[in-house]
Amino acid sequence: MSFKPKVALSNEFLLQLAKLPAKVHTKVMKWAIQFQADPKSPGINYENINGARDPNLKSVRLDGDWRGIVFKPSAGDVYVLLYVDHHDDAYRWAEKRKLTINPVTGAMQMLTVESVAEPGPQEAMSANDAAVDRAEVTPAAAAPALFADLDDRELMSLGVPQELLAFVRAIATEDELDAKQTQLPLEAYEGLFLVAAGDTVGQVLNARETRVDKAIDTQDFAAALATPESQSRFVVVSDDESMTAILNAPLAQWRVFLHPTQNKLAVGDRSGPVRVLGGAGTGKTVLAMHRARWLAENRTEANQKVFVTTFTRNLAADIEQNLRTLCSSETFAKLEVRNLDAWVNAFMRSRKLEHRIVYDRKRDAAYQAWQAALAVKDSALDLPDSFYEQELEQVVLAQGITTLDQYRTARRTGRGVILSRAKRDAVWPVFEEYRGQLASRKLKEVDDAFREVADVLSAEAERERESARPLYSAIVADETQDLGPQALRLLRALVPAGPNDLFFVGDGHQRIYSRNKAAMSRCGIDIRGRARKLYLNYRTTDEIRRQAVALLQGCEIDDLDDGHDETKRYKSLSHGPAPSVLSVKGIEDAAKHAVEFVRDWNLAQGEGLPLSFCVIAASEKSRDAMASLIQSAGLHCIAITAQSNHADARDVIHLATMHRAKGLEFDCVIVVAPRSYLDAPEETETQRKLLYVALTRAKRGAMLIELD
Ligand SMILES: Nc1ncnc2c1ncn2[C@@H]1O[C@H](COP(=O)(O)OP(=O)(O)OP(=O)(O)O)[C@@H](O)[C@H]1O
Repeated sequence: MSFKPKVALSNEFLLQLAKLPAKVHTKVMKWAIQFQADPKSPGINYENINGARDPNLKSVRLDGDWRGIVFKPSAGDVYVLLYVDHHDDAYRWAEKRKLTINPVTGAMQMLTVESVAEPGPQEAMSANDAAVDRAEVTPAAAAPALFADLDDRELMSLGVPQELLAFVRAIATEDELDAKQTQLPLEAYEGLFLVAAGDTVGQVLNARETRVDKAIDTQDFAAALATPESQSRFVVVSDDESMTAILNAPLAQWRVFLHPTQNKLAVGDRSGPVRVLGGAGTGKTVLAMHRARWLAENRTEANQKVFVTTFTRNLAADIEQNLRTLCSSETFAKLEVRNLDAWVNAFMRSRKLEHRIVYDRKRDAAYQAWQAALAVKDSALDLPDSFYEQELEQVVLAQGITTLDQYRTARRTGRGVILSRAKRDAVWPVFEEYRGQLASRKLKEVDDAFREVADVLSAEAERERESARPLYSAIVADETQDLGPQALRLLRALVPAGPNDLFFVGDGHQRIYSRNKAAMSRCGIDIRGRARKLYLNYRTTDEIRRQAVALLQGCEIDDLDDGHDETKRYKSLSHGPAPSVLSVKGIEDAAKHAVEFVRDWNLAQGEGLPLSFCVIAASEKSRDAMASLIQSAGLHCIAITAQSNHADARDVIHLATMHRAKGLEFDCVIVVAPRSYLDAPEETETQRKLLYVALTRAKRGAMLIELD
């Protein structure tokens, strides 16, 4: 019997491919497709590379002086396309590379030779020997090293390649670790910074759901390719169709190479609701999309769907668009992507519930209803109108309180003013009146709509128990931090409790609709044992990430449940200049600096791919003022509004409000905010979160302008 050889591509090969001139790109793609079909074809001449550290790396001629670098181990039928470049550059690249298998995790890892110590005694050790007296094999351990308490086997279990043990042992500070990040495999860097932040190796491995007790064959590259760590950088391609799809979108790495934690959470069964936290840019949306695809492909019957939801319409539209490219049409047909408000509106229409939903109490009929309600307030209490509005949102609507009795015993944590029973009795008529006024106008507050729809669904489920298959097999929710308690209760009511029922991703640092703070456990959602976190920011440089995180110092950040979240375990994979922070007197000055920033970045970019820019402002008014000033300086501007979709055009300056910029990304952003946004943290939590969201939209460069 003959088996087809295993052919894989590396993420670096695809990044290189994207840089090739168009004509060469097409030829290399054609060649790669043929290569995938038959890597043993006599037409492919594998040449040895003189001076290569790894004898398994070969060069192949692609076109003219373009060369491919292929990993072709002597044992096993494995071929990995690693790199493509001009002859000399490709050879130089290959001379410095080495592919090995981590003897503890079994992952295939690429090393750069500069980081690898000269072959020493430890390279000859077996994994089980690795824990022997370290002082004998790694003299560097004598230094006051950051990881002195870890033995070799522990370091390797975190992902450190055996060849880099001495390199890692020499690290004395977290800054040094960060400086060496690019020379370490992603899982090794992540594992090490988690330990430096205070986690034990056991905690890191548990959170990764990684077992390190299996015997590893360090020559079995076919088996090594199957680990989630290997799959974060190599993809096995088994047919022309998937090869063509990958080659056609070489920069859409998120579709193919998942972080090992994204990978583990995206596939496989979970016994109940899962909650995944992660700072901005850690790949939560990417994970949510891959999870939705897996659920649709594997756990969804023909007449069911996976409901993929989020808070805003624009984000739902972006997710839908991306899922269309990620999934086959058959799988896509099993997905329903919609923001929750739109879903509730459609549900109410389908059930002939004719109320309209109030989104803005300051307008039209809802305004009249609220004013009529305030007219019945007890003036003896001397409470301002703003108190009633906040009490309505944060207590009455959030908790779904519909009677005075419920209100008397309601939790009012964090509300500041203490209300005695007598005062609660005196306050309540305002809320009762408001609901009555809304009802007479056929209106409903959005939280009340969520609550009532949840009640309808629960009653239906009770009646139809066992007889009907639920409409949704599972729910996947993005931006969970912006879903309030009634929204979460509704999602809970939409699918029966059970395996794979609910999958939430979110980030408390990005809650910009503050009325929607919710604790999952108090909404019937039990995530115990299924709470996970993503730590690596794929979007933003570490310099911008640090600046954004610094803005939140002193703010209380929750974990979407009853606990706290933190930013100590959060790093970026790329680096660049630190963002500039300036303070200016007026919007004209702000626009002048913005124009200079754009020109400087464009100048530095030169002939490279044009950069995308976005000016992110606190309000529509300042967005439009910036637009007209920048436009008059000769740069073409386009506002991204609530109605308009985000276009990826690169020859214009985009402008958006902070709320609208949520979920988007650009090469560079210029954030313009009133100085008051940076007043005392305890008074500016929402504003600082808006700044955090805005700054973390940047991939490469950022400027923060404080406006007097
Ligand atoms: N495994 C991956 N490989 C490569 N790129 C990735 C990966 N995961 C995510 N990304 C990229 O990182 C960026 C951020 O991803 P994503 O939007 O999913 O993060 P997020 O955590 O939802 O961010 P935010 O909370 O800021 O909206 C995107 O450009 C995405 O394509």
